[in-house]
Amino acid sequence: MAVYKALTVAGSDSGGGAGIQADIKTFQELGVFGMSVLTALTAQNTNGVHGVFAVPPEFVAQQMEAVLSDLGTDAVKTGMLFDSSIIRTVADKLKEYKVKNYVLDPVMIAKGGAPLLLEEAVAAVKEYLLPLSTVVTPNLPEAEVLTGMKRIETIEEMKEAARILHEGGALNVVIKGGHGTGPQVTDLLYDGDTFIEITADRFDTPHTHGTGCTFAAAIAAGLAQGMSVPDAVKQAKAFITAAITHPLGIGSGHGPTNHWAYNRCEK
Ligand SMILES: Nc1ncnc2c1ncn2[C@@H]1O[C@H](COP(=O)(O)OP(=O)(O)O)[C@@H](O)[C@H]1O
Ligand SMILES: Cc1ncc(COP(=O)(O)O)c(N)n1
Repeated sequence: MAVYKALTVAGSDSGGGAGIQADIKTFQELGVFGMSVLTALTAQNTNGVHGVFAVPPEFVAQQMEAVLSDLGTDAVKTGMLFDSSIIRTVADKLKEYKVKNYVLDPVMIAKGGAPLLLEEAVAAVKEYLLPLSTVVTPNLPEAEVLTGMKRIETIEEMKEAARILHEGGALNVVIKGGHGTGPQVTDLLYDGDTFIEITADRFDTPHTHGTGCTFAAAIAAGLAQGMSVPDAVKQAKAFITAAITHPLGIGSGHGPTNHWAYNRCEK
């Protein structure tokens, strides 16, 4: 039996709904062996981020070295990277180990409003990570920050943002539509040539903590198993739609999604 592996480089969410914990659960559900490099610890629950403890870049490098020099990986997903020194460290290791199948989730702000990426680090994401990425997965506010566009709401504006990020070096761009309005949520995939709209009904729920992390981890899991980018993105959309539409209802705030729904709940 072939064993496919995926590595997440991200922050820990003590509440278990986002970050490293969401990624590992997603890898496991999609049949991929999950590994993790921690960039920061957060004291976090469904009400928000109560504290952040960044890991020194030297120790981020040591973790990446340990995993990549021994186990290797079929895909890497990055999430919360916090500051520019961690970003440079991660970029150096991705290059050193010639990582293929790199999914960049440019996590900036938690749903409760806490910054998970310092402002000084935005330029480093564009300079060091975007050109290495197989797929970049910004939500609408992140796409605005990365492109400098004032407003991204319509499909035409999403297409323009995707073009800019593709020119910035990403091989494929997925602009996620979760922060939009309307009865449907459309994610737009662009490979530099063709646009594919992937749409689902918008589910009315406050329990969307960790949706972006889960979606990007699911893309990485698909790529690790040798899927094409469009197939991996479509599978990821089905995975996150199932996770959102079968909420667990735990915690008193913005609760986590249901990572076992895709495999174990009625569609
Ligand atoms: N209310 C919702 N109903 C259905 N799908 C959603 C909903 N909110 C987000 N999604 C999906 O979840 C994924 C993450 O989207 P988004 O919320 O935009 O990202 P982020 O978590 O990074 O802010 C996307 O695939 C998006 O289409
Ligand atoms: C450690 C960590 N990483 C990422 C997120 C973003 O979560 P979301 O996927 O809801 O944007 C988070 N809240 N905490």
